[in-house]
Amino acid sequence: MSALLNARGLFKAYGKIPVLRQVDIAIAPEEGHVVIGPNGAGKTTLFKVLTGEVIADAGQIVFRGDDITRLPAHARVHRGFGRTFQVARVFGKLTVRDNLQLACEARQRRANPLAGLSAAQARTIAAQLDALLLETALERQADAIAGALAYGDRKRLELAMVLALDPAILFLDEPTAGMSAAERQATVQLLQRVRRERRLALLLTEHDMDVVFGLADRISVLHHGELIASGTPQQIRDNPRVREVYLGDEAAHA
Ligand SMILES: Nc1ncnc2c1ncn2[C@@H]1O[C@H](COP(=O)(O)OP(=O)(O)OP(=O)(O)O)[C@@H](O)[C@H]1O
Repeated sequence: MSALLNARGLFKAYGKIPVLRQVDIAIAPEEGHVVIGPNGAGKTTLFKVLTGEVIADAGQIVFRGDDITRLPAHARVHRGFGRTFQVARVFGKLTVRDNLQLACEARQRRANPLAGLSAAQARTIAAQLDALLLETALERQADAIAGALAYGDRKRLELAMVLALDPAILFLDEPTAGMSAAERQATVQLLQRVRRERRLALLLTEHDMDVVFGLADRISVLHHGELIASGTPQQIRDNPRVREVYLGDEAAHA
């Protein structure tokens, strides 16, 4: 199957210090792909380069057959990118419902951002909003102020807002950071269900090995900005170099 997203030879330096060195990564449609590596390996930088927050110094990124290497982040969102952050980005003073209303309106206004909404579009938004509340189990919190939500609920709201834009690929930067074991497990289940039902590709960074092995069809390993391995979870578990620099004995028992 041809790749949904195919990046080749990505290079990025901050000043004179290279942070990504000739990184290749390919994501198939509907694939769950996890990038792992020690702190400072370049995972977040790789995310930023792929999503367009930072433009690579060299290399090429192709999405659905189009070269998007130099497109800014918002243009990549228009083409089907969705992204969540380590610290959830929601409008803290608005209710859950109003946050989702804004996200659903943004999708409806994509073709013409300045046009008013028709009655038919308003009905579509209301239906989408209810479906998103259900999908992310936020119905009971619909009228709560987003800034007062519990941590896991806030992360689910951020996910719902990204899903409102109907992405083809979701980028999740440490989606379970700061969560309890129970919240992590619930997040993995939610992401698996959303991915299956929406036929989404996922690309995530993660430190928790239960989450990594719970969501990955393939894993890529970064070390000092270099991709040292990419393969199935079993191939990564069995890779001596990966065990040496990152997994240690942990994965053997995962
Ligand atoms: N804007 C920046 N300017 C200069 N150096 C940076 C910048 N962003 C990141 N770095 C450096 O680049 C290297 C890679 O950082 P990055 O955040 O991509 O790593 P990471 O693998 O995501 O780490 P972590 O697991 O701790 O989040 C680090 O040495 C970091 O200090």
